[in-house]
Amino acid sequence: MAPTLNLINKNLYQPSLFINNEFVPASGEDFDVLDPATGETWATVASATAADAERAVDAADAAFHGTAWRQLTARERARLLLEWDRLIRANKSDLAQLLVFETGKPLREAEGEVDYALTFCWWMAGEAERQHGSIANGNGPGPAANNRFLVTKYPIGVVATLTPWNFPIALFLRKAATALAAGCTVVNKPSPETPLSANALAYLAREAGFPPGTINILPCNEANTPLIGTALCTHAKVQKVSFTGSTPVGKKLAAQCASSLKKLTLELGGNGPFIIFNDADLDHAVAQLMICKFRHAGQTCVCAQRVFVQSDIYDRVVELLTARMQAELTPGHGLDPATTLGPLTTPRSLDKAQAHVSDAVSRGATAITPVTVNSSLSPAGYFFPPTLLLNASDAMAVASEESFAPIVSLFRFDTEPEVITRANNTSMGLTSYVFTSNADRIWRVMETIETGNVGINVGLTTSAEAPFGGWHDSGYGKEAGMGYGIAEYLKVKTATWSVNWKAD
Ligand SMILES: O=CCCC(=O)O
Repeated sequence: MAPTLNLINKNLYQPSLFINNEFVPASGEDFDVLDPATGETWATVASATAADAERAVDAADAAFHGTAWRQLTARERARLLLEWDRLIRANKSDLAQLLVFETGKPLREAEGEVDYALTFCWWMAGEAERQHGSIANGNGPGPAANNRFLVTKYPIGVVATLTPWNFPIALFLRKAATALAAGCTVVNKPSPETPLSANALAYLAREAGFPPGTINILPCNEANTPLIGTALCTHAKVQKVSFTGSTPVGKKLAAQCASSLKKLTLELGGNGPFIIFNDADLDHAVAQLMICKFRHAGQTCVCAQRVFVQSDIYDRVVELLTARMQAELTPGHGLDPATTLGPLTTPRSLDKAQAHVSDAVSRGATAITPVTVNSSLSPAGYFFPPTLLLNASDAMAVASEESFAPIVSLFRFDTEPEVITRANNTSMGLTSYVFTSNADRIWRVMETIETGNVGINVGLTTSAEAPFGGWHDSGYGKEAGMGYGIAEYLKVKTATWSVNWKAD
């Protein structure tokens, strides 16, 4: 029998819109949310329309200009974030359960996502108080020497956050906690696959004491998604958009934001090279590859996509990887404690994964599946068998597009200059990984690889304390880190003051 949702705190299940601190009906039709492990409906949610987006922006704008929010000091905003953090922590098992039903990921990973998400609340509470401006002397000749420059920072205003289905809690908090720390207000549009976890967080935000209008959530179905995206990206009252998702959608949103010159942060796709040199600790490299590749069944933007292995260790890496996959991967429903690999979140991901394997095999790769998917699992679930593609080559689709699936594509290389050229032969530039014990090589690779993030002998790099963001077609702007993430939500004013030095 398919598992059913069983929350301890029933208030966390809120299948409507959240505007002005109220759960309110939507103007659009209801839509079903499916459990990716069974394909069955587990929730029905009201869909927002563009008219609802208007209401949410009005609420966020009124809150931004209203005294209840504006008169709070940075320390008071930090206290609210810490209270939100406390409540999320107290409701962690329920939130993790919602994530399992929304995304399909195993419960342990879902709990890990909530823990990861909380680091953003905590970190941004600290960041809130440390956004100081500066005072500088004029050094120029003549009157400029009399000048003093006062640089002050202000929250940018209403922020629209458009969040993806792969980490619905972590990436919502990475954006919202930062915006709120800066003093902005938020309108969030979650993905159609994952509307409930955002509403659960909004419920807890109200409990934490955030004033009405500071956080607003617009769950919506697939059909209304582009309409709401457009409504938010073209709205005169929205000052900033932060989006995590695909590069094609990111480019469309950037074009929509252009007419009103909105500030934009884009965390887009990747095509992560994962390079294993022959002097690396191979057991460690393969253990890290397992984490990097099979976290959420390969559905992360920071996933290893092209695994480059030096030719003389290729067979050994395949052997180690096969053994680990057999020992560590158990596909199943996320609520089953034995499960370590969930299904894909959407049926279209399943089609893409199959197309990638077929394309690679037709171009000479060998596909092996060391772990089979238990036939007792629901055939309607979106399970894809973890697959190794041996002898992958640069002409295959897996060399140029993210698979977003548990497919490990193993490419051979011979020399360092060759692998760097091949790793950089992509329009993407999100995250790369290098495994070697040679310190000089670490510097050379770190400085020449064209990605915004580099993992050095580690397969998981994202964290609240480090700035994260891509280069090239992987987007622009940074999230998290000291000063970097919050700067995206602040506007800077420079006052120039000419001091008259002649005393009376
Ligand atoms: O999928 C993109 C983000 C994943 C992460 O923050 O680790």
